[in-house]
Amino acid sequence: MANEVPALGGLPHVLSGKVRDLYDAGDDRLFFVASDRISAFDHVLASTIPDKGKVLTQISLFWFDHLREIVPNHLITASIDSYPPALRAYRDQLQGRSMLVRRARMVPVECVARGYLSGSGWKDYQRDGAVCGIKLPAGLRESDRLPEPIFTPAAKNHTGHDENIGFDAVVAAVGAPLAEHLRELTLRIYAKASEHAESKGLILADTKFEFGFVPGSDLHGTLAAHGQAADGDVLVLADEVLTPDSSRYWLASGYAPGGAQPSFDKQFVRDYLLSIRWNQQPPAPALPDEVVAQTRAKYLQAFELLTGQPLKV
Ligand SMILES: CCOC(=O)Cn1cc(-c2ncnc(N)c2C#N)cn1
Repeated sequence: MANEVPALGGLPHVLSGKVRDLYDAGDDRLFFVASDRISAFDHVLASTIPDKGKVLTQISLFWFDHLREIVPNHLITASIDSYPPALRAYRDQLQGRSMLVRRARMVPVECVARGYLSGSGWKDYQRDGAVCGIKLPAGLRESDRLPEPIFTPAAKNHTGHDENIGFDAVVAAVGAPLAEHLRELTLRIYAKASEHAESKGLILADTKFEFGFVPGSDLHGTLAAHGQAADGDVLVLADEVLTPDSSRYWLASGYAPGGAQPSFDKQFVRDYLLSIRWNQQPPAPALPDEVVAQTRAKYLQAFELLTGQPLKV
């Protein structure tokens, strides 16, 4: 079937997620554009949130830099002047919400770290007293902080919810050495990120990372120490990183375990959708201007809290 999403500046469209569009930039490079689309209850809504794509892109760029001593990443550049010339004609459309990245051989596992019991982790705990085969103490409440952060991988499911899997399934998929490296690296990144978030008054309850391998020579030789594969490829952090779309952020001042916590960024949207008793079937409804404005303000606030800077819009 012909690709419905047009090419961008001659770059063929590769795929689209709920929020981001991915293009082939040639020479083993990919190009991400983050839209202002917002999803809730697994549906992309009819309304967009102005500047949301810029916030998410800039948060990923902030974390790529903040984590650079721990893990290399797939970023080439987010500067339009360094993009392929044909893209520069789209400066206004791309400014602040796009990035050129290295094409990686992606690891087929969603690497999730959880410091708190929420979402599918809470559901699995209620059923099994464990998450991804990791036994947890009895009597934990929803949103309780875990005794220590845990690695709770998921199988990539491009249509619906990712399925939580055990560590043995990761070993089966990628082998024990890489599985252990992914677990250690995921938890190390989570520890550094959650410490930073807490210093800014935010709880990073959980987050999902995606990793991939790029040729070692592509990374200016600066990273031989990190996850070097036998064939010289280097493991890099890819996809979006520690954004409100890939993570659960809660306001520490309002934290109250024993139930679901308000989502830092999407609570206004969720409350509105619950208030109109939407049956969560398409077409997803539009949002009132006030909810759009409040949600935009939350994204700008998230960026400012995490980075200490106001977003340049
Ligand atoms: C558009 C929304 O979906 C995704 O981004 C998921 N995805 C990532 C890749 C990928 N593939 C090769 N190299 C990379 N550097 C990446 C990255 N990031 C493919 N799908």
